[in-house]
Amino acid sequence: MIGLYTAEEIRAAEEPLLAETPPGTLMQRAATGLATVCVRLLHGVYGRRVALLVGTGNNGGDALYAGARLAARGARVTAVLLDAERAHPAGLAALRRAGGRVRRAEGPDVRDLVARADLVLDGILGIGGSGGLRPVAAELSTAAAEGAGLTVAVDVPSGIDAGTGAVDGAAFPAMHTVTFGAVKLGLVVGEGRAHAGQVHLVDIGLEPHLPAATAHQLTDADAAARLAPPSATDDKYSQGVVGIVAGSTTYPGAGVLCTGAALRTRPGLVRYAGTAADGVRAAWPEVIVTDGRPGDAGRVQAWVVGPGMGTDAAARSALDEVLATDLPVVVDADALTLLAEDPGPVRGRSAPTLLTPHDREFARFGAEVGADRVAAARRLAADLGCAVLLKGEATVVADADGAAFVNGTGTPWLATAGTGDVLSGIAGAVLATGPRAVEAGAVAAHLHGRTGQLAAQRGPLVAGDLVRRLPEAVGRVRGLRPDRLGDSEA
Ligand SMILES: NC(=O)C1=CN([C@@H]2O[C@H](COP(=O)(O)OP(=O)(O)OC[C@H]3O[C@@H](n4cnc5c(N)ncnc54)[C@H](O)[C@@H]3O)[C@@H](O)[C@H]2O)[C@@H](O)CC1
Ligand SMILES: Nc1ncnc2c1ncn2[C@@H]1O[C@H](COP(=O)(O)OP(=O)(O)O)[C@@H](O)[C@H]1O
Ligand SMILES: [K+]
Repeated sequence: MIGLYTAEEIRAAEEPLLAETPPGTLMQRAATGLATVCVRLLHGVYGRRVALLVGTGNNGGDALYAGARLAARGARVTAVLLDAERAHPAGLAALRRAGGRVRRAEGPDVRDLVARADLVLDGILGIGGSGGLRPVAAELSTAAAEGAGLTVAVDVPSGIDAGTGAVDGAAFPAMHTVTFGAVKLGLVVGEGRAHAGQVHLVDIGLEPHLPAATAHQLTDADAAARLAPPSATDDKYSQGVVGIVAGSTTYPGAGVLCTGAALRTRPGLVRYAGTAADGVRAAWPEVIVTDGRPGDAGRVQAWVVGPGMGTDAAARSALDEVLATDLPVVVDADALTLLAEDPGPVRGRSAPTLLTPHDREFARFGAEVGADRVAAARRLAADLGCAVLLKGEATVVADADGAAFVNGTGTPWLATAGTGDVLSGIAGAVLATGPRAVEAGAVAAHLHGRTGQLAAQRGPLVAGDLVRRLPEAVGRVRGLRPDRLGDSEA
Protein backbone atom coordinates (compact mmCIF):
# COMPACT_ATOMS: atom_id res chain seq x y z
CA MET A 1 0.00 0.00 0.00
CA ILE A 2 1.11 3.53 -0.69
CA GLY A 3 0.95 5.78 2.38
CA LEU A 4 -0.60 9.21 1.83
CA TYR A 5 0.41 12.10 4.10
CA THR A 6 -0.56 15.64 5.01
CA ALA A 7 1.92 18.55 4.92
CA GLU A 8 2.01 18.59 8.74
CA GLU A 9 2.94 14.90 8.88
CA ILE A 10 5.72 15.46 6.32
CA ARG A 11 7.11 18.45 8.21
CA ALA A 12 7.14 16.53 11.49
CA ALA A 13 8.99 13.65 9.84
CA GLU A 14 11.50 16.01 8.18
CA GLU A 15 12.56 17.58 11.49
CA PRO A 16 14.66 14.69 12.85
CA LEU A 17 16.02 13.99 9.35
CA LEU A 18 17.15 17.61 8.96
CA ALA A 19 18.80 17.43 12.38
CA GLU A 20 20.81 14.32 11.53
CA THR A 21 22.02 15.40 8.06
CA PRO A 22 24.42 18.22 7.09
CA PRO A 23 22.65 21.46 6.03
CA GLY A 24 21.32 21.35 2.47
CA THR A 25 21.57 17.56 2.14
CA LEU A 26 17.84 16.98 1.70
CA MET A 27 17.49 19.69 -0.89
CA GLN A 28 20.36 18.17 -2.87
CA ARG A 29 18.71 14.76 -2.73
CA ALA A 30 15.41 16.31 -3.85
CA ALA A 31 17.02 18.27 -6.70
CA THR A 32 19.00 15.25 -7.92
CA GLY A 33 15.85 13.11 -8.01
CA LEU A 34 13.92 15.89 -9.71
CA ALA A 35 16.57 16.42 -12.40
CA THR A 36 16.77 12.66 -13.04
CA VAL A 37 13.02 12.44 -13.67
CA CYS A 38 13.16 15.53 -15.94
CA VAL A 39 15.95 14.00 -18.04
CA ARG A 40 13.87 10.85 -18.46
CA LEU A 41 10.75 12.78 -19.39
CA LEU A 42 12.59 15.05 -21.86
CA HIS A 43 14.25 12.15 -23.70
CA GLY A 44 17.53 14.07 -23.86
CA VAL A 45 18.62 17.36 -22.37
CA TYR A 46 21.13 19.07 -24.66
CA GLY A 47 19.72 22.23 -26.26
CA ARG A 48 16.31 21.85 -24.62
CA ARG A 49 14.65 25.03 -23.35
CA VAL A 50 13.77 24.85 -19.68
CA ALA A 51 11.86 27.53 -17.74
CA LEU A 52 11.91 27.46 -13.94
CA LEU A 53 9.08 29.24 -12.13
CA VAL A 54 10.71 30.14 -8.83
CA GLY A 55 8.94 31.27 -5.65
CA THR A 56 10.41 32.45 -2.37
CA GLY A 57 10.78 29.22 -0.42
CA ASN A 58 12.66 25.95 -0.49
CA ASN A 59 10.44 24.71 -3.29
CA GLY A 60 12.07 27.35 -5.49
CA GLY A 61 15.46 26.16 -4.19
CA ASP A 62 14.73 22.64 -5.39
CA ALA A 63 13.82 23.97 -8.84
CA LEU A 64 16.98 26.13 -9.06
CA TYR A 65 19.35 23.27 -8.10
CA ALA A 66 17.60 20.89 -10.51
CA GLY A 67 17.80 23.59 -13.20
CA ALA A 68 21.55 23.90 -12.52
CA ARG A 69 21.98 20.16 -13.12
CA LEU A 70 20.06 20.38 -16.40
CA ALA A 71 22.07 23.44 -17.47
CA ALA A 72 25.30 21.59 -16.73
CA ARG A 73 24.13 18.94 -19.19
CA GLY A 74 23.54 21.47 -21.96
CA ALA A 75 19.93 22.57 -21.44
CA ARG A 76 19.11 26.26 -21.97
CA VAL A 77 17.70 27.06 -18.55
CA THR A 78 16.04 30.31 -17.48
CA ALA A 79 14.83 30.94 -13.96
CA VAL A 80 11.80 33.21 -13.74
CA LEU A 81 11.76 34.79 -10.27
CA LEU A 82 8.36 35.68 -8.82
CA ASP A 83 10.02 37.73 -6.06
CA ALA A 84 13.58 38.55 -7.16
CA GLU A 85 14.73 39.73 -3.72
CA ARG A 86 13.63 36.56 -1.91
CA ALA A 87 14.65 33.71 -4.22
CA HIS A 88 16.86 30.97 -2.72
CA PRO A 89 20.36 32.62 -2.88
CA ALA A 90 22.51 29.48 -2.98
CA GLY A 91 20.24 27.88 -5.58
CA LEU A 92 20.45 31.02 -7.72
CA ALA A 93 24.23 31.03 -7.49
CA ALA A 94 24.39 27.36 -8.49
CA LEU A 95 22.19 27.99 -11.52
CA ARG A 96 24.31 30.95 -12.64
CA ARG A 97 27.53 28.94 -12.21
CA ALA A 98 26.09 26.24 -14.47
CA GLY A 99 25.32 28.80 -17.19
CA GLY A 100 21.62 29.32 -16.47
CA ARG A 101 19.94 32.71 -16.89
CA VAL A 102 17.74 34.62 -14.49
CA ARG A 103 14.75 36.87 -15.25
CA ARG A 104 12.06 38.68 -13.28
CA ALA A 105 8.53 37.37 -13.70
CA GLU A 106 7.21 40.83 -14.62
CA GLY A 107 9.50 41.10 -17.68
CA PRO A 108 7.88 41.87 -21.08
CA ASP A 109 8.46 38.60 -22.95
CA VAL A 110 8.45 36.20 -20.01
CA ARG A 111 5.04 34.82 -20.90
CA ASP A 112 6.37 33.82 -24.36
CA LEU A 113 9.51 32.35 -22.86
CA VAL A 114 7.36 30.08 -20.67
CA ALA A 115 4.97 29.17 -23.48
CA ARG A 116 7.88 28.19 -25.79
CA ALA A 117 9.79 26.10 -23.25
CA ASP A 118 10.18 22.35 -23.75
CA LEU A 119 9.85 21.96 -20.00
CA VAL A 120 8.35 24.25 -17.36
CA LEU A 121 9.27 23.41 -13.77
CA ASP A 122 6.87 24.70 -11.13
CA GLY A 123 8.93 25.71 -8.08
CA ILE A 124 6.51 28.43 -6.99
CA LEU A 125 5.08 26.88 -3.83
CA GLY A 126 5.60 23.58 -2.04
CA ILE A 127 4.07 22.30 1.15
CA GLY A 128 4.62 25.75 2.71
CA GLY A 129 2.12 27.34 0.31
CA SER A 130 -1.36 28.39 1.29
CA GLY A 131 -4.23 29.59 -0.87
CA GLY A 132 -4.27 29.93 -4.64
CA LEU A 133 -1.67 31.45 -6.95
CA ARG A 134 -1.28 35.22 -7.11
CA PRO A 135 -2.03 36.89 -10.50
CA VAL A 136 1.49 36.84 -12.04
CA ALA A 137 2.10 33.22 -11.03
CA ALA A 138 -1.38 32.28 -12.27
CA GLU A 139 -0.72 33.92 -15.64
CA LEU A 140 2.59 32.12 -16.11
CA SER A 141 0.95 28.82 -15.14
CA THR A 142 -1.66 29.39 -17.82
CA ALA A 143 1.12 30.13 -20.33
CA ALA A 144 2.80 26.85 -19.37
CA ALA A 145 -0.46 24.95 -19.84
CA GLU A 146 -1.09 26.56 -23.23
CA GLY A 147 2.45 25.99 -24.42
CA ALA A 148 3.59 22.81 -26.13
CA GLY A 149 6.11 21.79 -23.47
CA LEU A 150 5.99 19.43 -20.51
CA THR A 151 4.73 20.84 -17.21
CA VAL A 152 6.33 19.35 -14.12
CA ALA A 153 5.46 20.34 -10.54
CA VAL A 154 8.14 20.29 -7.86
CA ASP A 155 6.85 18.37 -4.80
CA VAL A 156 3.24 19.59 -5.29
CA PRO A 157 1.51 21.66 -7.98
CA SER A 158 1.55 25.22 -6.64
CA GLY A 159 -1.85 26.44 -5.50
CA ILE A 160 -3.21 23.08 -4.33
CA ASP A 161 -3.63 22.25 -0.67
CA ALA A 162 -1.11 19.42 -0.19
CA GLY A 163 -3.22 17.79 2.51
CA THR A 164 -6.65 17.86 0.88
CA GLY A 165 -6.26 18.46 -2.86
CA ALA A 166 -8.46 21.54 -2.57
CA VAL A 167 -7.77 24.40 -4.98
CA ASP A 168 -8.70 27.89 -3.87
CA GLY A 169 -8.30 30.04 -6.99
CA ALA A 170 -5.64 29.21 -9.58
CA ALA A 171 -3.15 26.32 -9.43
CA PHE A 172 -0.36 24.99 -11.64
CA PRO A 173 -1.60 22.34 -14.11
CA ALA A 174 1.15 19.69 -14.07
CA MET A 175 1.44 16.71 -16.38
CA HIS A 176 3.86 15.19 -13.87
CA THR A 177 4.61 15.85 -10.22
CA VAL A 178 7.94 14.86 -8.70
CA THR A 179 7.27 14.58 -4.98
CA PHE A 180 9.82 14.14 -2.20
CA GLY A 181 9.91 11.69 0.70
CA ALA A 182 6.28 10.56 0.64
CA VAL A 183 3.14 10.98 -1.47
CA LYS A 184 1.02 13.88 -0.27
CA LEU A 185 -2.69 13.19 0.03
CA GLY A 186 -3.56 16.26 -2.03
CA LEU A 187 -1.81 14.80 -5.09
CA VAL A 188 -4.28 11.96 -5.48
CA VAL A 189 -7.67 13.36 -4.46
CA GLY A 190 -10.03 16.21 -5.32
CA GLU A 191 -8.88 18.88 -7.75
CA GLY A 192 -5.28 18.18 -6.77
CA ARG A 193 -5.38 14.87 -8.59
CA ALA A 194 -6.00 16.42 -12.00
CA HIS A 195 -3.43 19.17 -11.32
CA ALA A 196 -0.72 16.68 -10.30
CA GLY A 197 -0.84 14.41 -13.34
CA GLN A 198 1.41 11.39 -12.99
CA VAL A 199 3.12 11.25 -9.60
CA HIS A 200 6.82 10.28 -9.25
CA LEU A 201 8.12 9.64 -5.74
CA VAL A 202 11.75 10.54 -4.97
CA ASP A 203 13.38 8.91 -1.94
CA ILE A 204 15.14 11.48 0.27
CA GLY A 205 15.54 9.20 3.29
CA LEU A 206 12.32 10.27 5.00
CA GLU A 207 10.72 6.85 5.26
CA PRO A 208 12.13 5.75 8.66
CA HIS A 209 10.73 8.95 10.20
CA LEU A 210 7.24 8.74 8.73
CA PRO A 211 4.36 7.90 11.09
CA ALA A 212 1.94 5.08 10.25
CA ALA A 213 -0.25 6.54 7.50
CA THR A 214 -3.97 6.96 8.18
CA ALA A 215 -4.72 7.20 4.45
CA HIS A 216 -3.54 4.79 1.75
CA GLN A 217 -3.78 3.97 -1.92
CA LEU A 218 -3.95 0.33 -2.97
CA THR A 219 -1.64 -1.12 -5.58
CA ASP A 220 -2.68 -3.93 -7.91
CA ALA A 221 -0.84 -6.36 -5.63
CA ASP A 222 -2.85 -5.18 -2.62
CA ALA A 223 -6.13 -5.65 -4.47
CA ALA A 224 -5.01 -9.01 -5.87
CA ALA A 225 -4.44 -10.29 -2.33
CA ARG A 226 -8.20 -9.89 -1.77
CA LEU A 227 -9.14 -11.47 -5.10
CA ALA A 228 -7.42 -14.81 -4.65
CA PRO A 229 -8.55 -17.64 -6.93
CA PRO A 230 -10.54 -20.53 -5.38
CA SER A 231 -8.44 -23.29 -3.83
CA ALA A 232 -8.75 -27.02 -4.40
CA THR A 233 -10.89 -27.38 -1.28
CA ASP A 234 -13.40 -24.66 -2.21
CA ASP A 235 -16.95 -25.35 -3.32
CA LYS A 236 -19.65 -23.00 -4.58
CA TYR A 237 -20.77 -22.11 -1.04
CA SER A 238 -17.35 -21.48 0.50
CA GLN A 239 -16.24 -18.44 -1.50
CA GLY A 240 -18.78 -16.04 -0.07
CA VAL A 241 -22.37 -16.23 -1.31
CA VAL A 242 -23.72 -12.81 -2.32
CA GLY A 243 -27.34 -11.71 -2.12
CA ILE A 244 -28.55 -8.90 -4.40
CA VAL A 245 -31.62 -6.77 -3.77
CA ALA A 246 -31.69 -4.43 -6.76
CA GLY A 247 -33.72 -3.45 -9.79
CA SER A 248 -37.48 -3.22 -10.17
CA THR A 249 -40.09 -3.62 -12.86
CA THR A 250 -39.31 0.01 -13.80
CA TYR A 251 -35.51 -0.41 -13.66
CA PRO A 252 -34.67 -4.08 -14.32
CA GLY A 253 -31.27 -3.10 -15.75
CA ALA A 254 -29.86 -2.11 -12.37
CA GLY A 255 -30.64 -5.60 -11.06
CA VAL A 256 -29.06 -7.24 -14.10
CA LEU A 257 -25.88 -5.14 -13.91
CA CYS A 258 -25.41 -5.42 -10.16
CA THR A 259 -26.02 -9.19 -10.14
CA GLY A 260 -23.76 -9.70 -13.15
CA ALA A 261 -20.95 -7.72 -11.52
CA ALA A 262 -21.10 -9.84 -8.36
CA LEU A 263 -21.13 -13.02 -10.42
CA ARG A 264 -18.25 -11.98 -12.64
CA THR A 265 -16.13 -10.90 -9.64
CA ARG A 266 -16.64 -14.02 -7.51
CA PRO A 267 -18.59 -16.68 -9.38
CA GLY A 268 -19.23 -19.10 -6.48
CA LEU A 269 -22.89 -18.42 -5.92
CA VAL A 270 -25.07 -15.32 -6.28
CA ARG A 271 -28.68 -15.07 -5.11
CA TYR A 272 -31.18 -12.43 -6.21
CA ALA A 273 -34.38 -11.17 -4.56
CA GLY A 274 -36.58 -8.50 -6.11
CA THR A 275 -39.12 -7.49 -8.72
CA ALA A 276 -36.61 -7.53 -11.61
CA ALA A 277 -36.50 -11.32 -11.18
CA ASP A 278 -37.52 -12.12 -14.77
CA GLY A 279 -34.86 -9.90 -16.27
CA VAL A 280 -32.16 -11.23 -13.97
CA ARG A 281 -33.16 -14.84 -14.64
CA ALA A 282 -32.99 -14.25 -18.40
CA ALA A 283 -29.60 -12.50 -18.25
CA TRP A 284 -27.94 -14.75 -15.66
CA PRO A 285 -29.15 -18.37 -15.62
CA GLU A 286 -26.37 -19.09 -13.11
CA VAL A 287 -28.10 -17.03 -10.39
CA ILE A 288 -30.67 -18.34 -7.90
CA VAL A 289 -33.60 -15.95 -8.26
CA THR A 290 -36.71 -15.16 -6.24
CA ASP A 291 -39.26 -12.40 -6.80
CA GLY A 292 -40.03 -12.50 -3.08
CA ARG A 293 -38.40 -10.87 -0.06
CA PRO A 294 -34.68 -11.01 0.75
CA GLY A 295 -35.40 -13.72 3.31
CA ASP A 296 -36.80 -15.95 0.54
CA ALA A 297 -33.49 -15.92 -1.35
CA GLY A 298 -31.68 -18.45 0.86
CA ARG A 299 -28.51 -18.09 2.93
CA VAL A 300 -25.88 -15.53 1.93
CA GLN A 301 -22.66 -14.12 3.42
CA ALA A 302 -23.27 -10.52 2.32
CA TRP A 303 -26.04 -8.39 0.87
CA VAL A 304 -26.08 -5.58 -1.70
CA VAL A 305 -29.20 -3.48 -1.43
CA GLY A 306 -30.42 -0.49 -3.41
CA PRO A 307 -29.61 -0.02 -7.12
CA GLY A 308 -32.79 0.72 -9.06
CA MET A 309 -35.06 -0.81 -6.42
CA GLY A 310 -37.18 2.33 -5.94
CA THR A 311 -38.08 4.13 -2.74
CA ASP A 312 -41.61 2.85 -2.07
CA ALA A 313 -42.83 1.03 1.03
CA ALA A 314 -41.79 -2.37 -0.33
CA ALA A 315 -38.26 -1.07 -0.95
CA ARG A 316 -38.10 0.37 2.58
CA SER A 317 -39.22 -2.94 4.00
CA ALA A 318 -36.61 -4.89 2.00
CA LEU A 319 -33.90 -2.48 3.18
CA ASP A 320 -34.97 -2.80 6.81
CA GLU A 321 -35.00 -6.57 6.52
CA VAL A 322 -31.45 -6.67 5.14
CA LEU A 323 -30.12 -4.20 7.70
CA ALA A 324 -31.73 -6.17 10.53
CA THR A 325 -29.55 -9.22 9.73
CA ASP A 326 -26.12 -9.66 11.29
CA LEU A 327 -24.55 -10.01 7.83
CA PRO A 328 -22.28 -7.56 5.95
CA VAL A 329 -24.27 -5.16 3.76
CA VAL A 330 -23.49 -2.75 0.88
CA VAL A 331 -26.06 0.07 0.78
CA ASP A 332 -26.28 1.89 -2.56
CA ALA A 333 -28.46 4.22 -4.66
CA ASP A 334 -32.19 4.15 -3.75
CA ALA A 335 -31.38 2.47 -0.44
CA LEU A 336 -29.17 5.48 0.40
CA THR A 337 -32.05 7.85 -0.34
CA LEU A 338 -34.23 5.87 2.05
CA LEU A 339 -31.50 5.62 4.66
CA ALA A 340 -30.83 9.36 4.61
CA GLU A 341 -34.43 9.91 5.80
CA ASP A 342 -33.76 7.68 8.80
CA PRO A 343 -30.20 6.36 9.30
CA GLY A 344 -31.19 4.61 12.54
CA PRO A 345 -31.03 1.03 11.17
CA VAL A 346 -27.39 1.51 10.15
CA ARG A 347 -26.24 3.15 13.39
CA GLY A 348 -26.95 0.07 15.47
CA ARG A 349 -25.23 -2.46 13.18
CA SER A 350 -22.19 -4.41 14.28
CA ALA A 351 -21.64 -6.36 11.02
CA PRO A 352 -19.53 -4.67 8.29
CA THR A 353 -21.61 -2.02 6.52
CA LEU A 354 -20.56 -0.03 3.46
CA LEU A 355 -22.46 2.98 2.10
CA THR A 356 -21.59 3.94 -1.49
CA PRO A 357 -22.93 7.45 -2.21
CA HIS A 358 -22.04 9.81 -5.04
CA ASP A 359 -21.95 13.51 -4.11
CA ARG A 360 -25.69 14.13 -4.37
CA GLU A 361 -26.56 11.04 -2.35
CA PHE A 362 -23.94 12.06 0.21
CA ALA A 363 -25.52 15.52 0.59
CA ARG A 364 -28.87 13.92 1.51
CA PHE A 365 -27.28 12.88 4.81
CA GLY A 366 -27.12 16.53 5.84
CA ALA A 367 -23.96 18.21 4.51
CA GLU A 368 -22.37 18.83 1.11
CA VAL A 369 -19.11 17.02 0.33
CA GLY A 370 -17.06 20.22 0.00
CA ALA A 371 -13.45 20.52 -1.18
CA ASP A 372 -11.92 18.09 1.36
CA ARG A 373 -13.34 14.78 0.17
CA VAL A 374 -11.39 12.59 2.57
CA ALA A 375 -12.57 14.63 5.56
CA ALA A 376 -16.15 14.48 4.29
CA ALA A 377 -16.12 10.69 3.96
CA ARG A 378 -14.49 10.33 7.39
CA ARG A 379 -17.10 12.62 8.94
CA LEU A 380 -20.10 10.67 7.66
CA ALA A 381 -18.44 7.34 8.50
CA ALA A 382 -17.81 8.48 12.08
CA ASP A 383 -21.33 9.86 12.38
CA LEU A 384 -23.03 6.65 11.21
CA GLY A 385 -20.49 4.18 12.61
CA CYS A 386 -19.93 2.42 9.28
CA ALA A 387 -17.69 2.63 6.19
CA VAL A 388 -18.44 5.23 3.51
CA LEU A 389 -17.32 4.97 -0.12
CA LEU A 390 -17.63 8.41 -1.70
CA LYS A 391 -17.64 8.02 -5.48
CA GLY A 392 -15.91 10.44 -7.80
CA GLU A 393 -12.92 10.89 -10.08
CA ALA A 394 -10.84 9.63 -7.17
CA THR A 395 -13.15 7.55 -5.03
CA VAL A 396 -12.53 7.84 -1.27
CA VAL A 397 -13.37 5.09 1.20
CA ALA A 398 -13.31 5.92 4.91
CA ASP A 399 -14.08 4.06 8.10
CA ALA A 400 -15.54 5.29 11.36
CA ASP A 401 -12.08 5.11 13.00
CA GLY A 402 -10.59 7.47 10.37
CA ALA A 403 -8.82 4.87 8.22
CA ALA A 404 -9.12 6.01 4.62
CA PHE A 405 -8.28 4.86 1.10
CA VAL A 406 -8.06 6.99 -2.03
CA ASN A 407 -8.57 5.06 -5.24
CA GLY A 408 -5.89 5.41 -7.91
CA THR A 409 -7.52 3.63 -10.85
CA GLY A 410 -10.32 4.63 -13.21
CA THR A 411 -11.14 6.84 -16.16
CA PRO A 412 -13.64 9.64 -16.79
CA TRP A 413 -15.36 7.24 -19.25
CA LEU A 414 -16.87 5.69 -16.12
CA ALA A 415 -19.16 8.71 -15.86
CA THR A 416 -22.02 6.85 -17.53
CA ALA A 417 -25.30 5.40 -16.28
CA GLY A 418 -25.15 2.08 -14.48
CA THR A 419 -21.44 1.96 -13.63
CA GLY A 420 -22.35 2.57 -9.97
CA ASP A 421 -24.60 -0.52 -10.03
CA VAL A 422 -21.59 -2.49 -11.22
CA LEU A 423 -19.45 -1.07 -8.40
CA SER A 424 -21.90 -2.13 -5.69
CA GLY A 425 -22.10 -5.64 -7.16
CA ILE A 426 -18.30 -5.91 -7.08
CA ALA A 427 -18.23 -4.55 -3.52
CA GLY A 428 -20.80 -7.13 -2.38
CA ALA A 429 -18.78 -9.96 -3.89
CA VAL A 430 -15.60 -8.79 -2.13
CA LEU A 431 -17.42 -8.12 1.15
CA ALA A 432 -18.81 -11.68 1.16
CA THR A 433 -15.23 -12.98 1.40
CA GLY A 434 -14.86 -11.50 4.87
CA PRO A 435 -12.76 -8.30 4.93
CA ARG A 436 -13.55 -5.09 6.81
CA ALA A 437 -16.08 -2.97 4.95
CA VAL A 438 -13.58 -0.17 4.29
CA GLU A 439 -11.13 -2.64 2.78
CA ALA A 440 -13.81 -4.28 0.63
CA GLY A 441 -14.78 -0.84 -0.66
CA ALA A 442 -11.18 0.03 -1.51
CA VAL A 443 -10.60 -3.25 -3.37
CA ALA A 444 -13.91 -2.89 -5.23
CA ALA A 445 -13.12 0.69 -6.29
CA HIS A 446 -9.65 -0.39 -7.47
CA LEU A 447 -10.99 -3.30 -9.54
CA HIS A 448 -13.89 -1.23 -10.91
CA GLY A 449 -11.44 1.47 -12.05
CA ARG A 450 -9.10 -1.05 -13.69
CA THR A 451 -12.08 -2.60 -15.48
CA GLY A 452 -13.08 0.85 -16.70
CA GLN A 453 -9.56 1.48 -18.02
CA LEU A 454 -9.62 -1.85 -19.81
CA ALA A 455 -13.05 -1.26 -21.36
CA ALA A 456 -12.14 2.31 -22.36
CA GLN A 457 -9.23 1.03 -24.46
CA ARG A 458 -11.84 0.12 -27.06
CA GLY A 459 -13.55 3.53 -26.95
CA PRO A 460 -16.65 4.76 -25.15
CA LEU A 461 -17.82 2.23 -22.58
CA VAL A 462 -21.24 1.35 -21.23
CA ALA A 463 -21.86 -0.32 -17.88
CA GLY A 464 -22.47 -3.71 -19.47
CA ASP A 465 -18.93 -3.61 -20.92
CA LEU A 466 -17.61 -3.46 -17.38
CA VAL A 467 -19.47 -6.62 -16.42
CA ARG A 468 -18.17 -8.42 -19.51
CA ARG A 469 -14.58 -7.40 -18.91
CA LEU A 470 -14.45 -7.98 -15.15
CA PRO A 471 -12.85 -11.45 -15.37
CA GLU A 472 -10.08 -10.07 -17.57
CA ALA A 473 -9.62 -7.12 -15.20
CA VAL A 474 -9.28 -9.47 -12.24
CA GLY A 475 -6.56 -11.27 -14.18
CA ARG A 476 -4.79 -8.01 -15.01
CA VAL A 477 -4.91 -6.86 -11.39
CA ARG A 478 -3.24 -10.11 -10.42
CA GLY A 479 -0.50 -9.66 -13.01
CA LEU A 480 0.08 -5.95 -13.52
CA ARG A 481 3.16 -4.21 -12.22
CA PRO A 482 2.18 -2.90 -8.78
CA ASP A 483 4.18 0.33 -8.88
CA ARG A 484 2.02 2.48 -11.15
CA LEU A 485 0.28 5.27 -9.30
CA GLY A 486 -2.94 6.75 -10.71
CA ASP A 487 -1.81 5.87 -14.20
CA SER A 488 -4.82 5.99 -16.50
CA GLU A 489 -2.84 4.42 -19.36
CA ALA A 490 -2.09 1.23 -17.44
N1 LIG B 1 12.12 20.92 4.61
C1 LIG B 1 12.89 20.03 3.99
O1 LIG B 1 13.61 19.30 4.61
C2 LIG B 1 12.85 19.88 2.52
C3 LIG B 1 12.03 20.70 1.78
N2 LIG B 1 12.01 20.62 0.46
C4 LIG B 1 11.22 21.56 -0.32
O2 LIG B 1 10.76 22.64 0.44
C5 LIG B 1 9.37 22.84 0.24
C6 LIG B 1 8.79 23.56 1.40
O3 LIG B 1 9.53 24.75 1.50
P1 LIG B 1 9.13 26.02 2.33
O4 LIG B 1 8.71 25.64 3.68
O5 LIG B 1 10.24 26.98 2.19
O6 LIG B 1 7.85 26.55 1.63
P2 LIG B 1 7.47 26.79 0.11
O7 LIG B 1 8.64 26.78 -0.80
O8 LIG B 1 6.38 25.85 -0.14
O9 LIG B 1 6.88 28.29 0.09
C7 LIG B 1 6.75 29.06 1.20
C8 LIG B 1 6.93 30.52 0.82
O10 LIG B 1 5.88 30.94 -0.01
C9 LIG B 1 5.15 32.01 0.61
N3 LIG B 1 3.74 31.77 0.26
C10 LIG B 1 2.86 30.92 0.87
N4 LIG B 1 1.68 30.91 0.20
C11 LIG B 1 1.82 31.77 -0.85
C12 LIG B 1 0.95 32.17 -1.91
N5 LIG B 1 -0.30 31.72 -2.03
N6 LIG B 1 1.44 33.03 -2.84
C13 LIG B 1 2.70 33.48 -2.74
N7 LIG B 1 3.56 33.16 -1.75
C14 LIG B 1 3.13 32.31 -0.81
C15 LIG B 1 5.47 31.93 2.07
O11 LIG B 1 5.38 33.17 2.66
C16 LIG B 1 6.91 31.42 2.03
O12 LIG B 1 7.81 32.45 1.81
C17 LIG B 1 8.86 21.47 -0.03
O13 LIG B 1 7.61 21.46 -0.68
C18 LIG B 1 9.99 20.92 -0.89
O14 LIG B 1 9.83 21.34 -2.22
C19 LIG B 1 12.92 19.75 -0.28
O15 LIG B 1 14.03 20.52 -0.61
C20 LIG B 1 13.30 18.54 0.51
C21 LIG B 1 13.72 18.86 1.90
N1 LIG C 1 -15.10 11.86 -13.99
C1 LIG C 1 -14.97 10.63 -13.50
N2 LIG C 1 -13.76 10.01 -13.51
C2 LIG C 1 -13.63 8.76 -13.05
N3 LIG C 1 -14.65 8.02 -12.54
C3 LIG C 1 -15.88 8.57 -12.50
C4 LIG C 1 -16.10 9.90 -12.97
N4 LIG C 1 -17.42 10.18 -12.79
C5 LIG C 1 -17.99 9.08 -12.25
N5 LIG C 1 -17.07 8.10 -12.07
C6 LIG C 1 -17.29 6.77 -11.48
O1 LIG C 1 -18.43 6.18 -12.14
C7 LIG C 1 -19.29 5.55 -11.21
C8 LIG C 1 -20.67 6.24 -11.28
O2 LIG C 1 -21.52 5.76 -10.29
P1 LIG C 1 -22.96 6.40 -10.05
O3 LIG C 1 -22.89 7.89 -10.00
O4 LIG C 1 -23.56 5.70 -8.90
O5 LIG C 1 -23.72 6.00 -11.40
P2 LIG C 1 -25.06 5.16 -11.63
O6 LIG C 1 -25.99 5.53 -10.52
O7 LIG C 1 -25.59 5.61 -12.97
O8 LIG C 1 -24.70 3.73 -11.63
C9 LIG C 1 -18.58 5.66 -9.85
O9 LIG C 1 -17.83 4.51 -9.60
C10 LIG C 1 -17.67 6.87 -10.02
O10 LIG C 1 -16.54 6.81 -9.19
K1 LIG D 1 5.54 23.44 -6.73
